[in-house]
Amino acid sequence: MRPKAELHLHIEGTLEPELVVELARRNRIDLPTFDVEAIRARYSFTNLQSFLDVYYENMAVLRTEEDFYDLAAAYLRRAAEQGVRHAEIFFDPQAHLSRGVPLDVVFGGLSAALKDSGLSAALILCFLRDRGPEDAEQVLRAALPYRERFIGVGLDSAEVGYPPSLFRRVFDMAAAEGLRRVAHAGEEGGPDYVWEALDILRVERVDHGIRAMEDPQLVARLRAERIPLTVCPLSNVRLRAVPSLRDHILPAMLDEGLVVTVNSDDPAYFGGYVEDNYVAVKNELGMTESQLDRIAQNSFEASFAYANQ
Ligand SMILES: Nc1ncnc2[nH]cnc12
Ligand SMILES: [Zn+2]
Repeated sequence: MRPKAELHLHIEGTLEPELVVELARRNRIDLPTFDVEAIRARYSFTNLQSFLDVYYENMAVLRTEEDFYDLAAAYLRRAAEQGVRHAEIFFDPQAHLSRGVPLDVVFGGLSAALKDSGLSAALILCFLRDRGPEDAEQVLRAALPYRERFIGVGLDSAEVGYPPSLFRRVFDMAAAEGLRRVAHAGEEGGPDYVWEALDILRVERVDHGIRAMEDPQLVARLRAERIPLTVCPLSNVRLRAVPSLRDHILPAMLDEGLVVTVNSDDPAYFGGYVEDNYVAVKNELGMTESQLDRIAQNSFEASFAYANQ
């Protein structure tokens, strides 16, 4: 199995149904069902929002530092089995703060799991774009006392209707703190969202970015500046951003000379961890070993914090 870095992974998206049930029991939280297969049976999505509804609902079981620790430790174990040598991990603090879970609990559990794993890994704090820019600024200010525990900021959640330009000020604040910058763009939103992420948020990587391929000038810019794109093939199929894996534009992105990487996004929901994504694009898209080697090499080059140990 090829060594690789994973650069687009939401830790809350690694919450497997088995862990949902375990944490609900531990925290005495009532669930509509405690049947793991019944929970998994709900994971059939029609678009990004239909997934986000379930994703936020399941997070109700994450309450204590131990819960966040167990979540991240389970991901890091599986990632190591999938050939991951370095992971840059998104987390969504607003989704926890709004349920009354303090930042200290979230950072405490996640950072301890990363440290204890012995793997090369770092955290990226994501703003939920559908909560708006003021909320994002408030959470960044609240997170600054933990500045040493995260390497950058990102932008995720419902894309269409929440363009990157809304978040100019908070990304400027992040840049002034020396934080790295990424944003989801061009997943459901069009190429204009990717332009704004580059020009206004000054992002250093684009998460997804598949719709950038609709705009040749944008493709030329991404190629010229070697801006990496963190593509998530199984996610795109499950959220119906593409009709099927056989229709995925990944090989064309690579042929265009873009710095593409392959990642899992929310593996507990989309039917595969990162190596499963590599295997799926090999089987369904006929990608060659040398193309996959290129993608794996890109993943290390595109990382912010990989320390070749
Ligand atoms: N694929 C995705 N797009 C936007 N927000 C997300 N949050 C978790 N996964 C996401
Ligand atoms: Zn994502």
